[in-house]
Amino acid sequence: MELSILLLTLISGLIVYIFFNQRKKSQYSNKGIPLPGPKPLPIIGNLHQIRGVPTQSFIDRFSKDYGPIFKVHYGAEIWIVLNDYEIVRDLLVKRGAIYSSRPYNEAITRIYTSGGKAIGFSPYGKYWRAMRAAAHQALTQKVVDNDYRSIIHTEIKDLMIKFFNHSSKGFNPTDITRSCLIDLLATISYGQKSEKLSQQINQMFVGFIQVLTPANSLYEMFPWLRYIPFIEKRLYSYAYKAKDLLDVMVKQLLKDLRQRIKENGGEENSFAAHMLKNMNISTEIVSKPYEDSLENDDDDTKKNFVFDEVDFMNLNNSFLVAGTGTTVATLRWIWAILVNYPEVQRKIQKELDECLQGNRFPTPKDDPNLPYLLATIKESFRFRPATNLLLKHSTTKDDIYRGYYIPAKAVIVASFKSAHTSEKLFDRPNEFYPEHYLDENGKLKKYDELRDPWTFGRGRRACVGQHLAERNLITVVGYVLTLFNIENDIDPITQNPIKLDLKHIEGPDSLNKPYRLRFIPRPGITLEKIMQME
Ligand code: HEM
Repeated sequence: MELSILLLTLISGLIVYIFFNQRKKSQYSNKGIPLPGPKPLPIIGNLHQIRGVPTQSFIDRFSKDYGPIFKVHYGAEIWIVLNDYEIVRDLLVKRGAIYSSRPYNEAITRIYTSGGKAIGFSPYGKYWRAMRAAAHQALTQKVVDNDYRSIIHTEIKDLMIKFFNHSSKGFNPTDITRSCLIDLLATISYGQKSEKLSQQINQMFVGFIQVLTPANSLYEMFPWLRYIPFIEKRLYSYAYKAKDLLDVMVKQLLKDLRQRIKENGGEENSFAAHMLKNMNISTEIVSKPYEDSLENDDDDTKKNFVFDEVDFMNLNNSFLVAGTGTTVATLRWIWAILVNYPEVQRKIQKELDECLQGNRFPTPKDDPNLPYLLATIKESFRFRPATNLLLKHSTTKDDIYRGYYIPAKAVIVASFKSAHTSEKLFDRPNEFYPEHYLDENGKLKKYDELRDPWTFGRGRRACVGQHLAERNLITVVGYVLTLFNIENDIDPITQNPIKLDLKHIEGPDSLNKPYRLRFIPRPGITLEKIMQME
């Protein structure tokens, strides 16, 4: 970039900063007290202290100085960090009408989701409600356990065969587990799976993760960049590329789906087929999430919601995007926990053997007889969640909380670690102890708003795929422990077990760390037997 342009942008940035800062000060003086937080520098805010992606350790460090609710400036963007479960509940649940939007982000909102046309990234309002209602219908406990049961069984049984084929030595189950979940979720959402589609989805994920990376939020951090001519296409080339990949894939999927429905007369049970058969999907772009959100939500006579093709495919796609990485990360933790707690494996196996007599796989109907398995999964969510942070929320209007002024359009970063590690809520917060979720008769405890895992979020934006996610996890863990004992890999030189350290399997770079396990078939388990088991 030429020096003159650089200088001009820095000076205009400084002017914009001073202007906004003045305005904010006058707002603060009328409303509540400003939130505590580190003093921001001009233009960069607290970026020099945050250094990249916000992590739980950064949040804990700042909480020590500024308390459980504080403010940081991510460049020009104001982030309000909630690091206490009562505060998270007060704001996300009790004041859900104000705290349930998503922040606008150039790469995600404008480019990748064509203006927020995707359930996970749309602003709170009429558009999001329509998407949420459609997604909810496809993901109730009943639909998951009836309509998707055979898809889940087929894909996870297939995964078991792959585990069996690797059972002679230690291996990293992450990639084949991800492929299994992609096939499972692609069959549920789009009604098809194939090796080619799986490759496309993997590429799509790579693009999506890049779009999601907070470090790429350049326009939000430095809004004055918008005024530099010709820079946008270069700054956001990765987002346009990711969107192109997505478009090619979903257009083909939609074409295939229409063809199949024409050919088989609508027998298909996928979510996409169900939507296409029951809804009028416009080929013109009709919905506009931001404008729809401003409409009066209660006045349904004003405009009945019409889905267009982008809404339709983005909704289907969000199941894959939201359901794959989260479930794979959770399973990585579950295997690591189980290999460190062999006595938990034995207890689950005892329960499974009594229930199944060793000749079939568990089904959803077996849940009441498998409380220890179910409690183990809940406890894994509590003890080692895939992440401690929810997707970013945003406020729809100004608010005062505990005397503090919280502005509209602030980014809300909510951590739920404080709930999971609370001595008030749990007998042994720092231990893996499935009994946290069992009553005195060994039955699964009823839902408890504070103690149940917060991993799926709370309030209006909480995970809509929770039933499917839990069913997938119960099925994978139930099938694995019916067939295998999970053991550490063995060092070929010393012949000693290579322990998986439960402190170091977390964080975004965890996938690069060595992670190997052995899935040893239990007595009497052969490939033929697995093939026959239903
Ligand atoms: C272990 C697996 C999963 C975990 C830990 C998980 C967790 C989460 C979390 C933390 C959120 C954000 C909540 C918030 O912002 O307050 C979320 C949102 C979402 N999840 Fe999941 N999820 C999982 C699996 C799934 C699956 C299988 C699906 C669908 C098939 C799914 C669909 C969604 C969608 C669509 C949203 C956006 C909801 C909205 O903005 O209204 N998730 N999930």
